[in-house]
Amino acid sequence: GWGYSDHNGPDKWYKDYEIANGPRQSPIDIQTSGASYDESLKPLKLQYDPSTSLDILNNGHSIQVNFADDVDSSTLTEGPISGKYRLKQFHFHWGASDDKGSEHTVDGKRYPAELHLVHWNTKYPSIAEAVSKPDGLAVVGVFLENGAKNPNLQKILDAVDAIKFKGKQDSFTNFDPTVLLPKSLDYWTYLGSLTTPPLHESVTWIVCKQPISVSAEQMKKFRSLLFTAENEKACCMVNNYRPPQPLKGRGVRASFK
Ligand SMILES: NS(=O)(=O)c1ccc(NC(=O)NCCO)cc1
Ligand SMILES: [Zn+2]
Repeated sequence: GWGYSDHNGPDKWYKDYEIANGPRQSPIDIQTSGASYDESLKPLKLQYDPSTSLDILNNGHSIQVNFADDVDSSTLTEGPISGKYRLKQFHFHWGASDDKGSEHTVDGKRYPAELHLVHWNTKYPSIAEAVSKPDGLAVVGVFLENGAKNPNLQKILDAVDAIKFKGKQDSFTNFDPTVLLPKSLDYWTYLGSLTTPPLHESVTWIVCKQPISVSAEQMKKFRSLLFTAENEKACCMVNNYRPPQPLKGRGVRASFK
C-alpha cells in the first residue's frame, strides 16, 4: 500500500490514484503576495466539546485523535464555509529534521510539523459520504514552529509510547482541541484535496497564519513513532508529508489584511 518511502511515496501515488495530478491537489505553497484579502470572509467559529474525544491511534501514516461525531457537539462554522461541519479527527505531519515536515509552505518556508483538524459537512450523512464530495470536508491546518515546550501538545505526546506501533490505539478522553489553536485565527483559504490517498478533491483548506510552538524534545517524541507494526522490521515514522502541488490557476484568499 501507499506510504512515504521511495517505493510507495508521494511521487508514486499517481499510479493508483490518478487524481494525484488533478486540478485541485493539496498541499500548496502559499505565496503571501498572491493571496487576496477578502473582507467577506468571516472569523472561524470553532466550538469543540472535550467529551467527544475518544481515542488516539497510530494508523501507520500518522498519530490521530478520533472524536465521536454522531451529534453536533464539536463543530466548525462561519469562516469561508457555509453550513456546519463536524470534527472527526486531528492528526499531524512531520519531518526527520526541523527543516521540513509541514505539508503547506509559506513563501517556500517549511515548518517542522503541521496539525490538521478534519471536519465533514453535515449536509452528508457521514464522513465516508462527505470525503468524496467537492464541499465534503473542511480541514484547519496549523503550523508547528520550533520554540518553547508546548504543554498542550505534551498530553498527546505522553500517549506516544503506548501506541508506538502501527495499529496501536489507546483511550484519549476529555481532550479539547481548542488548546492546540494559535492565539490569532487569521487564515488563508483555498479549494484543495486530501493530502493522502485517495487524494479526493473534497477539502476547503483553512490554514492558520500563526504557528503554535513545539520544542526540539517534543519533535523527537513524534519521531519515535513507527510506520511499522510490532512484528515488522521497524521503520521510523518521519517525513510523513506530501510536498506542495501545482496551484493550477487556483486563488488563495486571506481573512486578514
Ligand atoms: N491530511 S488530510 O488532507 O487532512 C486528510 C484528511 C482526511 C483523510 N481521510 C479521511 O478522513 N478518511 C475517512 C473517510 O472515510 C485523509 C487525509
Ligand atoms: Zn493531514
